[in-house]
Amino acid sequence: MQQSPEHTSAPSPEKKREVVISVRNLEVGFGSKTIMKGLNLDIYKGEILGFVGGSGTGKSVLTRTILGLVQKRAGTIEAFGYDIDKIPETQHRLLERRWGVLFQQGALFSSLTVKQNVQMPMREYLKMSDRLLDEIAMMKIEMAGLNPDAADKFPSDLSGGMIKRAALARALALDPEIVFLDEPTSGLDPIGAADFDDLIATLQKTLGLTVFMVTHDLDSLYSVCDRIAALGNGHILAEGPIETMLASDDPWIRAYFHGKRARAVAGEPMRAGEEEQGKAMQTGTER
Ligand SMILES: Nc1ncnc2c1ncn2[C@@H]1O[C@H](COP(=O)(O)OP(=O)(O)OP(=O)(O)O)[C@@H](O)[C@H]1O
Repeated sequence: MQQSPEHTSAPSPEKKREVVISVRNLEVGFGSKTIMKGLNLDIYKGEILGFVGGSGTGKSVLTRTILGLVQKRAGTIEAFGYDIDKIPETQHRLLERRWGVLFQQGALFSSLTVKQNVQMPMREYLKMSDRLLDEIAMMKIEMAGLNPDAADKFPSDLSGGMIKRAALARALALDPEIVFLDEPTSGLDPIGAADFDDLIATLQKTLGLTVFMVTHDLDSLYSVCDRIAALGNGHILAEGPIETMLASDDPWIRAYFHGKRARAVAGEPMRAGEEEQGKAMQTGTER
């Protein structure tokens, strides 16, 4: 199924904004399974874009495809104006320095301390003295809201919230322009999740960061996201500010934003049968 014209990610002329990542007609699949087809998405400079979709629809796969970790079957991906398929490996390495990633569960190296984890990308991409590596790592650890004494702890000694912050410190290691966060508040209690949202919003404002955040957390979507894009049936069902989501007629989006666990908002209540219809659409597309 192709996207309708209003979901083609083309910014209207009156609000032309700098695009950091541009995805066009993307097709990704594994074996006989197609995960996405004809997917278009732009991520604008300085925004926090929340990315939602039912379990297994392909949110992580899209993130990993943008990062070059999953091969696409068709389509183009531009990062910072460069078609990632048309640049040499050396330039791709330079692009990789311009983004940071927080994977689901943090993906920290268990045998390394927090400080050593944060230093990993710096050691890989930059040449600097151990003293400078230490200073910068401590700065990132602090920026991520951790106490300095967390630096010498191992991941197994950290709480879930601390692991997320340590992973964020590592994502910030190379002073990225954009960070990809895969479910950053999952597993955190509501207070920890709200604190993490505040941290993301502060970093966006103070560093001018662009944030792409895969999330199931409605509170994050309401409180920190400038725009939201919803994935379903292999393409973007709708994108825009929260008001666009609340006004959408798409069954999955209605089930998500107006369903039982949705916030009490001034939106239309669910119509009979819609919740079941939305649930039925939760899984990814199989072609
Ligand atoms: N390497 C792979 N090989 C085969 N199938 C894969 C691979 N990676 C992901 N998939 C499949 O792609 C689909 C999308 O997975 P993905 O992890 O992107 O979903 P998601 O939307 O992030 O889900 P969740 O919200 O549960 O994390 C799933 O059916 C998954 O099994």
